[in-house]
Amino acid sequence: MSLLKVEDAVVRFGGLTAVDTLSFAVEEGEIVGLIGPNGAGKTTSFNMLVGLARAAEGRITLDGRKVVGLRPHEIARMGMTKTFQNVSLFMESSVLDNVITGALLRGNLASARTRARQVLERVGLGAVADRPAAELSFPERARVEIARGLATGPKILLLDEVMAALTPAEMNEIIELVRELRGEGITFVVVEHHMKAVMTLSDRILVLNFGQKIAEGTPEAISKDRRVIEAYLGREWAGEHAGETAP
Ligand SMILES: Nc1ncnc2c1ncn2[C@@H]1O[C@H](COP(=O)(O)OP(=O)(O)OP(=O)(O)O)[C@@H](O)[C@H]1O
Repeated sequence: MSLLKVEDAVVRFGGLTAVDTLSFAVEEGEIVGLIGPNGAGKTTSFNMLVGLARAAEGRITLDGRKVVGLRPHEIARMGMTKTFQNVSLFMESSVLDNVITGALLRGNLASARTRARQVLERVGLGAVADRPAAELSFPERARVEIARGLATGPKILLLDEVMAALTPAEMNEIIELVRELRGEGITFVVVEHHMKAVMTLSDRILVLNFGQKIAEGTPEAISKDRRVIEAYLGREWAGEHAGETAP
């Protein structure tokens, strides 16, 4: 049984169909990339999975249990949560307090504080736990976002552009961290505009365009897929990066 299964899901905003009869599955231990042009429906798909946008049609199951209709905290308790696009930390709060907000899902304040410290140690931010989030560098902020997600105790963590403001070297460090966390039993779905990063990190890639899945496959296959090149990557990319999927 797949960890996450989405079947014919539809999300509408008035007359606009942002997610259109979308079906895919994610197996335990996978890192799956979700790519597509601006407005393709990536963030809406994530919001639908975690209960922030309502699927008007279709079925979504996590570990075989129905997700549609549940509230975000109920879905998070089942083990699926997401980070927020463009890193949305409480800047005046401490790094620790930011992560406690995630950990409170699983316990009282005292246990959440202990758990948040453990998670911060795990992502390499133990030394800055008591600093205001505003003082952190962009790569540190990306780690706090991941830590906040981890603090909820996820089986599957959806990363929404956590690498957006990073240099290639900083991205590689985050890629390394995500791979280690996968080794520790967490499954990931990753939205990222930086192609090299998402292709390096992902086992498998789903491509969205106008809310529909237009392709699915290994990074290598996706980078050569004619529909994907036309809808998203562009001919220039295909020419420059022919055969290349890693930095
Ligand atoms: N709350 C909303 N109300 C109305 N329309 C929305 C809402 N959120 C998203 N949309 C629309 O739904 C479509 C999908 O948007 P979404 O943000 O999911 O795309 P995306 O692939 O994440 O884009 P980006 O790469 O720019 O983040 C777009 O046409 C967008 O304008």
